[in-house]
Amino acid sequence: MPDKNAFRPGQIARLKAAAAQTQAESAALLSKLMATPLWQQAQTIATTVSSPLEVATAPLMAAAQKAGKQILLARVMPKRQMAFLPDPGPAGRITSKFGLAEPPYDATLVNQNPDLMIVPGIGFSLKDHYRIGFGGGYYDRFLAQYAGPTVALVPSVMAFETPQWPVESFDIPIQTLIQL
Ligand SMILES: Nc1nc2c(c(=O)[nH]1)N(C=O)[C@@H](CNc1ccc(C(=O)N[C@@H](CCC(=O)O)C(=O)O)cc1)CN2
Ligand SMILES: Nc1ncnc2c1ncn2[C@@H]1O[C@H](COP(=O)(O)OP(=O)(O)OP(=O)(O)O)[C@@H](O)[C@H]1O
Repeated sequence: MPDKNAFRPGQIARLKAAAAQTQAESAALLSKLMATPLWQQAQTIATTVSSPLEVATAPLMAAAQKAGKQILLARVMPKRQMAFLPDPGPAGRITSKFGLAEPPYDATLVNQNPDLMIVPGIGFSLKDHYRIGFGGGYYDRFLAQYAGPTVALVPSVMAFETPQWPVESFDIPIQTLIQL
């Protein structure tokens, strides 16, 4: 099996070293996203609650709310599945065993078909739009059965000309990469 695990530790160290810069770049990435028809035409937008190493998603959620759009947040489910549920707001989220803030599960509220899916990652290839994430395979599985538009916000530390990790048969390219 190709070894993405060989790439992750060094890249996570780079993300830590660049964390302040990634946070500083978040506003410009959000502005560029908001200028796209993808954003403007989406009524429901799926994202995650970001960690300090990732592009900040709180401003994105605030902008969506202000524009009358609904934010759906990922919740990790058994068998490496994800469910997307409406954001209950900071006070309504619960922290998973992985330390991620997530909406509580409610089968009646699940929406697996948002108008726009914002996909997190730790590295993106500008040439072919492949991504690598933290390694759970959650998005690879989810995107295999999601037909809607996908976008990733790519801070400079996550941008690579070509994949510096092995691309595998199940990896699904992201349709739109937003860069500075
Ligand atoms: N902010 C944010 N939320 C997100 C993601 C993300 O990349 N960023 N995800 C993107 O996919 C999903 C969660 N991804 C995860 C990826 C890896 C592990 C993980 O490796 N957990 C264990 C090991 C688990 C195991 O191997 O059994 C660990 O931390 O040790 C957990 C969650 C959904 N939410
Ligand atoms: N569609 C799929 N069906 C079954 N298993 C899959 C699928 N996609 C990925 N996997 C498995 O998931 C594991 C993790 O995949 P990978 O290393 O690409 O994660 P990642 O994309 O970095 O993580 P994430 O998507 O959670 O951010 C791999 O061992 C892979 O075999």
